[in-house]
Parts: sequence; structure tokens; C-alpha cells
Amino acid sequence: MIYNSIIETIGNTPLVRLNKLNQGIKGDVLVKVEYFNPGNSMKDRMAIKMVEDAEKEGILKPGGTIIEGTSGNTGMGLALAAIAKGYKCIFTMADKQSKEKIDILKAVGAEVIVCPTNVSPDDPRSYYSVARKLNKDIPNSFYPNQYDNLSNTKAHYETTGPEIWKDTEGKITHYAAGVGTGGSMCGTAKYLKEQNKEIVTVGIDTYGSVFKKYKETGEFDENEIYPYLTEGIGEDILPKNVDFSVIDHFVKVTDKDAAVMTRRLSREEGLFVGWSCGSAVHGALEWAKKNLKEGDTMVIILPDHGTRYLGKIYNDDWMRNHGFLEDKSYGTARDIITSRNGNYELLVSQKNDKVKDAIGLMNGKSVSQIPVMDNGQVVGSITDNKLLSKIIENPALKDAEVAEVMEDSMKFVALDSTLDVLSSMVDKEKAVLVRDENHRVHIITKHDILEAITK
Ligand SMILES: N[C@@H](CCSC[C@H](N)C(=O)O)C(=O)O
Repeated sequence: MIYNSIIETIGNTPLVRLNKLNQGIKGDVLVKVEYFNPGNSMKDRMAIKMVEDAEKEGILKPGGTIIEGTSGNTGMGLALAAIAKGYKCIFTMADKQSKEKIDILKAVGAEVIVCPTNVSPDDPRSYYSVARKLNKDIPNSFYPNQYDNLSNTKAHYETTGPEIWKDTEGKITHYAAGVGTGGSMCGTAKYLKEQNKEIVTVGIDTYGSVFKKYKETGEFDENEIYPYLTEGIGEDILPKNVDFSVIDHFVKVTDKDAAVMTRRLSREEGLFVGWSCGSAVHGALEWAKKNLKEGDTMVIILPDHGTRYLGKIYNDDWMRNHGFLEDKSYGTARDIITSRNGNYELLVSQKNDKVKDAIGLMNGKSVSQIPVMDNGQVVGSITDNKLLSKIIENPALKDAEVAEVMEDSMKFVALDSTLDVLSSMVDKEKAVLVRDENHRVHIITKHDILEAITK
């Protein structure tokens, strides 16, 4: 068969049976290996659809520039579509994404702008905001917005779903996939449920992302949001492509469990896949162990290829430095709080307190950082080293209000965040905060984590 261009080779990826990692699970577990797409990821499917739909609607015109915020894979799909159709590409990416992804995008001629990860989505520096601003400033540019552009879901409704239905001869009973933009999860799930409404769908989420909590409570809980390492799934926004009505269950997977499972997929199944594939398989198998029955068929999507993570999860030093190679199972934020035996004291400063009083409080209790409150809510933080440099520059600040000198709030983490997750966060962050079952806020510092790890 001869194809007219590389984009005609998108889709029709193989379903492969797991032979080792599924030990102890009843039923058949199949994975759909999406790195067989020309851009080595599932995102090729929706990238070409977003481009062709925009052409049809006249939003993308000859000579145009495609601008997108991406964790890398959608960028690659868009870059291939752009090459075939003669467009330019500019991508914005968060600095947590692997260097390989940035290099790959540059290799196919795209311009890449790296933006900070640890800012909120509406901060002008975020990769979402920078993409939107470039789209406003650059004439004849097109911003696909994979998060809210429903062509994303449609691509999977039209291709991924039918392929799975056909290749399993309608025998699929369970479908599992990571949820990032929501397109592959929901487009495929919608198609499959239309063929057989009994099919059960399991969305895989990360710790630090809002999806699972939102599904369970209907509330967008900002306290669920904190930085995580896994690339390509999880979110701090609710994309329009996430249709919660077609996702029956969510399972959260830690960065470490995902990384370890990804390496096992390579070594035990010969599937050299990317990090979120480990999340999908770890979460799906955890769910399958409890719920799959003899005769069931589960299909799990493996979104991308392992080459993109050679410097991270496939690098032993990187894994060791993140505590991911250790065998021992870690305690959690809950354990740290329990070990305080009910001795509860959260030192805080109020937004309107005088700076000199806040310093007095920190000195008196020998602490180096405290949250700042306003009306019972955490609104910021002060740390001794930043405060010191500000006061040296301007001694009059001693008499100012704390609001004038405070920094961003410490991040909230989940009560069941493991110490490995906590330690990777306090590397970048100050201390972190956690709410217990009684909604009391506790602070966890680097010192607390070290003590818990060495106990
Ligand atoms: N917030 C996520 C990325 C969400 S999906 C983006 C998509 N996979 C892409 O390739 O652009 C993250 O933290 O990686």
C-alpha cells in the first residue's frame, strides 16, 4: 500500500494481550499500542482532526501558524499535520515536560516556548495563557485548544472507538485510559457505550489533579491541585472534552507507581512505552484485580513511546534521585500528622498583621515559614529568607502589613500523598499544607518528611 503522505498512516494501531503483568487477574487484558502512529502517540488522531475541521470552518487558512499549549504529544501530531499541509507551528510547554519532547518538536521544525509549571492556569506566564496571547498577537494564527476543542473527542469517537470494537469483535467489557484533555477517554467511551451500554469505563487520574474528586463530589476542589511529575495526564482545569457522564470510575495513580509500571511494561512485556502508559496500566490493573470476572475483556490505551522519557523514568539515576527505585513502601502525609499525637498547633499570621509581629512570632517559635490567613482562608505565606532580603532592601517594611510582603500560598496536598510525592514537591515548593478529616490545616516541612523517611 502506498500512502500519499505520512498523515494517512494515522490510526489502526494494534491491540496486544498482556501476558505477565496481568497475573492474578480474571479475564483478558489487552492494550492498544498507540506509539504505532507516525508521531509515536495517540495524539496524532485528534491533531489532524482539529486541523482539518479548522480548515473546513475557514479558521485555519493557507500560510497560517498553528499555536498550541501542549505536553508534547499533541504538538508532535500538529507538527506532522502542519508539514503535510504547509503551516508553521509554535508550541508552549510547561518546564516539567521531558527535554526529549522539546527536542523532538524542534526536530520537526516547530518553535517551542517553555513556560513555568508551578503557576496557576490563568497566570499570564502559564503555557495556556502564553499560547492564547501568541494567538492574539500573531496574524493568521490558529489556536486549536485541545482542551476545549470537541474535534478532539470526535477524532476518538470516529477512530479509536470503532477500531477497538472491531478488533475485539464486540467482546470488550471494560475500557480504561488516562484522562488529560479527556478526548481519548470520552470519545472512545461514548462510541463503545453506544455499541453496548454495559461497557464499564475507568479513567486514570494522577495525584495533584482535579478529575477524580470532581467526579465524586461535583466540586472543583483547588486543594486537590498541586504539582506532579507524571506527564500527559491529569489537569488543573476542567477541559470541555472531559464528559464525566461517560466515565464510570476514576483511579488515582502516584508518580512512582506509574514510573515503576512503565519500566515493567518495557522489560516484562516488551512494550517500550511512555510514563502515562504506566499510570494507565497500574490504575486499570488495580481496578481489574477487584472487579474483572472470567470472560471479561479489558482494553487499556497506551498513549505514547518510551523514547520521550529516556532521561527520566528510563534513567536509573533519575529514578534513584526521586526515590522511585526503592523497594520500600512509603508512609503518607496522614502518617506524619498521626505521629504528632494530636499535638495540633498551626502558626499563622493574618494578612493585616504587622510584619514585625509576624517576625516576632516566627522567631519565638523558631519556625522559618508560616501560612498567611484572611477570613479563615489561606491566602499566602511568609518565609524568613525572602522576608529578610525584602527588609534589608527596605527597612520600613517592618511596619507594613503582612499582605504587602507575603508570597504565594503553600500548596495543599492530599492526605494520602506518599512521602516520595511530598519530597518531590518540597524540592521546588516551600512547605506543603494538608487538610485532615476535620478540615484542620497542617503544615508539612522538609524536616518532617526527612524525619518520617528515616524513622
Ligand atoms: N496537564 C497535563 C497535560 C494534559 S494533556 C496534554 C496532551 N497530552 C498533550 O500532548 O499536549 C500534564 O501535566 O502533562
